Amino acid sequence: MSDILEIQHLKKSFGTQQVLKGIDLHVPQHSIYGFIGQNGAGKTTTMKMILGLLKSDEGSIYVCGEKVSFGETKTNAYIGYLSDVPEYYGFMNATEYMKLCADISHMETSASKLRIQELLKMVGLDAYKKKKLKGYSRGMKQRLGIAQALLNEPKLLICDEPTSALDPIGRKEILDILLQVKEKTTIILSTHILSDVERICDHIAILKDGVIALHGELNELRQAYGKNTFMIHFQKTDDLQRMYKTLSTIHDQIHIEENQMIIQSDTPEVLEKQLMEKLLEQNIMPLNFAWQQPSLEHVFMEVVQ
Ligand SMILES: Nc1ncnc2c1ncn2[C@@H]1O[C@H](COP(=O)(O)OP(=O)(O)OP(=O)(O)O)[C@@H](O)[C@H]1O
Repeated sequence: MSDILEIQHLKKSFGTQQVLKGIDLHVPQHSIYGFIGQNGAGKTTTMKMILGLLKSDEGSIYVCGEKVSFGETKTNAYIGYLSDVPEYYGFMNATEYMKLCADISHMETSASKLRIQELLKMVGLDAYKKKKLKGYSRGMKQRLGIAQALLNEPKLLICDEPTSALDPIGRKEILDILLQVKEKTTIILSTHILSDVERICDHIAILKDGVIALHGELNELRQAYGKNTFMIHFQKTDDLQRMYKTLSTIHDQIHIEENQMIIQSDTPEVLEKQLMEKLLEQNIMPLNFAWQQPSLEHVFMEVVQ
């Protein structure tokens, strides 16, 4: 089995608002899958249906090859879930909380004790395991959320906007932990923060107007969308200005970002030759001169606009 999660033609309306108009999704094993959409696109609605907490109008969902049924928790045995702002009993410490979760899921005591220790260490909370949870920062609460979600060794870890409430350091910590976890589980990262996706995801799907507007391997999508973009990084602003003066008479798709010039063309071979000629003519040695990998933001804007 290569797909951990398969969604087929999923539809959902709330009253007259059709949020999902028939989405299809295949999440391969051991991928970190970025599920991207603007606020209100329907990401949480999709996650709730994967967890069997919300009834779909049409379509099917399979987790590890088993069909998800609304109101049943059978397939949730394969899933760990992390919400954007996890809530805890503030009077407990991390070890007590993890033990409670292990007891609820009927884990054997000696096995759970070891696993709890391992997980708290993995998320960097070993030194704080006796501290009351009401004293935890948001980042610490999120790290504990990951440890708890991994307790039952899930095949699929669903993270619904896990970094949205965190500062840059907290975000980096969470993303680094998710990267570590990738060896053992498949991860869906539902988010609108493109830089997070760019940092850790290998596959993406963009949800837009109730359908999957784009999906696939991030590197392949970048290449497909970035074929005709060339970037020149200049040593001096003067060099950039001289080149701009020459090129702007023959190209209209030139963007300037600090000392960089980004040029798009429908005829890349011609552009490449022209650029080399002009640089030589002007006697300019650039710092860098290359076909550009477009950012995910670039891909996203092309799809969304
Ligand atoms: N129970 C509900 N009743 C009515 N409308 C709902 C319900 N749940 C969600 N919606 C609507 O469905 C749309 C999608 O909501 P959802 O929470 O799935 O979006 P999202 O992509 O997760 O957004 P965000 O990034 O803001 O969390 C929104 O317009 C929301 O108002």
